[in-house]
Amino acid sequence: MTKNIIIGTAGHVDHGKSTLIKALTGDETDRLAAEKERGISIEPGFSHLENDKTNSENLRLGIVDVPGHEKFVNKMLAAAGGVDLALIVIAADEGVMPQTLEHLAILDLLEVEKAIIVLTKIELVDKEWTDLIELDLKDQFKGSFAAKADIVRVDSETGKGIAALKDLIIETALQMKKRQKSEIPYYPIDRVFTLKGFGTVVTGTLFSGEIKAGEELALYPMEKTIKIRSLENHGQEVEKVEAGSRVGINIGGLEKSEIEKGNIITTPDSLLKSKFFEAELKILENLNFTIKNGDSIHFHTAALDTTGKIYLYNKKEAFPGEKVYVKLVLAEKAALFFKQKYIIRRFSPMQTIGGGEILELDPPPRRKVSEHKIMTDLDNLKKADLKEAVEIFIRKKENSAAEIKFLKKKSALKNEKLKSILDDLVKEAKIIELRTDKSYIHYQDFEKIKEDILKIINAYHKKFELRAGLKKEELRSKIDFSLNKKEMDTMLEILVKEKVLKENNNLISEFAFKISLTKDLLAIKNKILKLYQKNLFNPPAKEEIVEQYENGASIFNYLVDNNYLVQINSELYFDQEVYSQLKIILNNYFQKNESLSLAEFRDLIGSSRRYALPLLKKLEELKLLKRKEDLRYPTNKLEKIKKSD
Ligand SMILES: Nc1nc2c(ncn2[C@@H]2O[C@H](COP(=O)(O)OP(=O)(O)OP(=O)(O)O)[C@@H](O)[C@H]2O)c(=O)[nH]1
Repeated sequence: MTKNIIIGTAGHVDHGKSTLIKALTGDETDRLAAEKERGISIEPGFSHLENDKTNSENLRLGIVDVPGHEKFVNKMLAAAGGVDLALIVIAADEGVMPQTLEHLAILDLLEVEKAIIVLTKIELVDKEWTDLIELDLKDQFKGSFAAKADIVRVDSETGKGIAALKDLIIETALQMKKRQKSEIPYYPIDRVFTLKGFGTVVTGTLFSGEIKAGEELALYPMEKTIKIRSLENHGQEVEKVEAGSRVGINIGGLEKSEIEKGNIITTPDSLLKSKFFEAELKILENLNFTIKNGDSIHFHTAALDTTGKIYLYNKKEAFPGEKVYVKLVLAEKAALFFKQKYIIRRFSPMQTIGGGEILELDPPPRRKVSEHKIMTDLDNLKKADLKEAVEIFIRKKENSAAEIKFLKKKSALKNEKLKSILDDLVKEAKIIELRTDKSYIHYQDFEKIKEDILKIINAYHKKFELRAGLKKEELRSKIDFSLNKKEMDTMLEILVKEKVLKENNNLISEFAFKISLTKDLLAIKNKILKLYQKNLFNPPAKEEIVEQYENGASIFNYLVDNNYLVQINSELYFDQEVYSQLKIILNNYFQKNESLSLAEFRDLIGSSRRYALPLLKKLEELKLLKRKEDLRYPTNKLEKIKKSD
């Protein structure tokens, strides 16, 4: 198993970052003519470190060498996002300078795992001076992630201390965490160019997951399908690359002009694209200005460098050293992931303001929500691990079930990982699966819907004392939560199982609900039933009954809901027992006859065409009879009835 670690330089201009990388690897990272001419780095340079130890331990160390000039902090930022181990370079003759501290603050905000402090140019000064510089830097680095970092003294021109530094880098890398490769690939592009004979080539650091040659992935935020033609890592063509590698990709299907720095390569349909998100913002302590609601900013994350505006919650102004929750509105759509680190810089003059973690991607409109609630929500997300976050995403859907497609994008998780989290949440009774592998609701919402359903049903029972219950569809349209038909079915199934509700004849009632007829109503009911029983296949019309008796409509519904009467069409009803007889009559008939005409049927049941035709239609609908031209024939279903009888 290979462990991939990205080493990144950091430090003030001219403090010896590129010279140090050359001394460590033999590679010249300042390759642009302008860089050579001016003696400064403009674009990040890339290399890798190898020796016997890395080969035997399967350690792959990629190197990103960043520019130190204050004008190019944006370029430093584009490369720093993927760094695991920072080499903070300080020239012994100058000591800590402004960009040393700005880079340190950025690495701190990006939560880079580890740092080694390298004091360069030691041959230019005497030892006592270097001791003083070291004391000063320890003082200035207090409270940062590099406060306890190892400090190494080197001179890259003479090679002094380089071998020891190389050993320390390898030892440190061996002890560091391996990146998760089980996540979806997240590959921010930091360079695009055309290579003669190859076509479009991009480079970047693979933040997570793995990429294989030949696979089809997507370019975000445009969501264009791309083909991974070939992959290159540490100067060699490879079949597969894992998280934490510097990777060159030869892309099929797109021109150089269709790709921009900061675009992301990932699995299709896996990320949310949005201009809006909510985040935690840690404001640097040593700023000489405050942040105001609506300030314009430069936004940096991974290799993306864009502009936007910042909105504060609950306040008009935020101060240096404060930690606040903010909403950011970008100038363009970006494809980000939950808990991704970002940095913002002042619009003008450019200066790092702070940064933190992205918490809510594409937040819902917040007009009706109190700012206090938003802050509590964001606080919960900040503290949440992935499982808790998925639970929060489901709970926050509030008015509808959370689809798995939505959860996948919201969490940027691979299918299998998300499914196992959802299964765990179901087992812990935190969420309920309403459609298998498709949609979920939070238990809190389940309770709310249950309450709502009971309220609607009880009101219905009160209003229609003689009705057995409500139709599912009617109930679904009345609840204050948007569920589709299948989701509502599952919801009702659970409530029936819990003995909260019961279902009878497709009608939903409260579990304990029973119709009790008064003596008068009972007498009317019996009278009506008798009429139907007496008239066999020539029953009275519904309208007639409804008009004739007091409470006729209610009692009629009662007789239908409770299966005393069987409905044939809107006007025609038969007594249940009479209707059951029909099947026996038909079975007997087909023992002696092959087919049945309308006239024969009419005579068979002693009725008229007016009743016989709708009845035949109903029997066809129930697939008890089938029709061929003008004749009806028995189906297997009717035969079965015969056998079971
Ligand atoms: N004597 C001595 N000179 C050094 C050492 N490291 C760098 N230099 C010199 O310092 C100058 C700047 O070095 P670079 O490596 O270009 O500095 P950098 O930090 O990469 O500069 P930027 O990337 O532009 O920020 C060069 O002239 C180097 O030759 C060192 O350890 N000893």
